[in-house]
Amino acid sequence: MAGSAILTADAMRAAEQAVFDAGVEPYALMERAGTAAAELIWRASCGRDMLVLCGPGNNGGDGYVVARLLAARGVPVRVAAMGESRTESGIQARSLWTGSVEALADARPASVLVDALFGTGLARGLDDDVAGRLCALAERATHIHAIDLPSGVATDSGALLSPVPDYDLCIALGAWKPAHWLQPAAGTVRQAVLADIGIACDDRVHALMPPRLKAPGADAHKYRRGLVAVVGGAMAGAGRLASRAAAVGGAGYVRRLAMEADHAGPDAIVASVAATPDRLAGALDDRRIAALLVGPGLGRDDAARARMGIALAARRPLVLDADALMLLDADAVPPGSVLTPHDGEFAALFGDLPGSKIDRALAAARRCGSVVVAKGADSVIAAPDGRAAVARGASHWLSTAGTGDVLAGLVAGRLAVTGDPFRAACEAVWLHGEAARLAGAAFIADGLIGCIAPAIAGRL
Ligand SMILES: NC(=O)C1=CN([C@@H]2O[C@H](COP(=O)(O)OP(=O)(O)OC[C@H]3O[C@@H](n4cnc5c(N)ncnc54)[C@H](O)[C@@H]3O)[C@@H](O)[C@H]2O)[C@@H](O)CC1
Ligand SMILES: Nc1ncnc2c1ncn2[C@@H]1O[C@H](COP(=O)(O)OP(=O)(O)O)[C@@H](O)[C@H]1O
Ligand SMILES: [K+]
Repeated sequence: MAGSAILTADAMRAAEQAVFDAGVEPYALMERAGTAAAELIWRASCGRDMLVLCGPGNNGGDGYVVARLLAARGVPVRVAAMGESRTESGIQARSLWTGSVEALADARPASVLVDALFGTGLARGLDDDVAGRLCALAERATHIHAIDLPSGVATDSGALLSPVPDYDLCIALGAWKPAHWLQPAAGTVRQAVLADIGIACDDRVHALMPPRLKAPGADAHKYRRGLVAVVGGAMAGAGRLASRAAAVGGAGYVRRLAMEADHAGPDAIVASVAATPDRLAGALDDRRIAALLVGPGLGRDDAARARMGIALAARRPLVLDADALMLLDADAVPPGSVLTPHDGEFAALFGDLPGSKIDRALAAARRCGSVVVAKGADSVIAAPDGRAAVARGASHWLSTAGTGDVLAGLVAGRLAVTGDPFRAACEAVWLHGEAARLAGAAFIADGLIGCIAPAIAGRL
């Protein structure tokens, strides 16, 4: 996972301190950061006239380095500052900038705007006049770049603390921060790029990377590839979507245990009626079941509760979604399961937890000893051992009914194949996002399933 670590502001400061302790001068690190950022901005802005906004801290220091290096390449650069530099490295960077420094309030617009006002040191929202000036200058620019972070976003939670313009490029320095991945901050940036400045990072929390998948081997047969059972309920369509996703997602065999007979395909999925508790318990008494999905279309009445109880008692590897998450108590989740809540289901199950979405997902995973996939426009996959992967950039066309059932089926399919809940959830979330990308615009959940196979093919 090299290069994909996501660090909070405190963790970033500790990682930087380790570099200083190893003998690197603080200003040398700022030069590295500024050099990396200048190179990326140079490539993106083709020598157009540029205004660099510099804040009072080290983010502003990076801005002075960028301005100096790009001016040396012949770019017409101006600098506007928000007061004096207050850090040693920032003061040094400013002293090496030989051009003039305008006051932010008087700064004239330019084609390229570089925001080096605040980074990980932002303590509160920008004052109204500063935020207003930033947004007004951004409106007049054709290219808007953020050094490390858009000024005004909370590094650790991704909240917007003051009005934030839309950026074309954000250059993350040294490591990703949660705000690069979590909404709403992630939504203010069209492209985020990581600049390596030689910082070693703990990557227990990391960006979700494309998985490496394997085609079935010569010794594969349907049960060895994995048997998925899907407990159907009152709304049969949800179970059908999940079953199809599990099948194309890699399971060798999918069995759908429906409440009543229906002959909706595909024929490759074995549908049987298991409406009574005895029939369901009997169908689930099969050690070959490598993943058991409960929740999509289950219902929330007594019958649904009874079916869920039978599924839990089967002691097979569980994927719990939708209604199952509304019926269950967090303390009753069998450890080792995978849970796929959206925000509402998450709140119903775990209450109002503090911290960022990453913190909340990790706390929930720890509490129930299971992998938790906290879904949304950003999705966090958290494991009870403290690992978490964060996905961003999924198509917003996914906000349509049934795509969660598809994800739950995919998780079950990958769990049957891999036997590893965290890995299965990561693979499923990535494939789901990739299938949505391939599906393009205006798809519905049925069409999304058709794009899972090409998404898999791209990772073999
Ligand atoms: N530590 C280092 O040597 C390095 C840091 N780097 C850069 O340094 C940044 C972090 O630097 P800092 O910790 O100095 O933090 P910032 O530059 O983000 O800002 C901190 C300063 O702004 C003040 N401040 C915070 N919120 C404010 C607000 N809303 N209005 C007015 N003032 C406010 C703080 O009191 C502090 O003086 C990173 O984002 C990155 O850009 C890079 O240069 C790499 C090396
Ligand atoms: N705006 C969005 N951008 C990207 N992905 C989204 C967005 N809204 C929802 N999703 C994804 O779509 C799926 C919706 O799941 P869910 O809310 O359970 O829907 P349903 O219950 O109708 O199947 C989740 O995987 C979620 O991460
Ligand atoms: K910034």
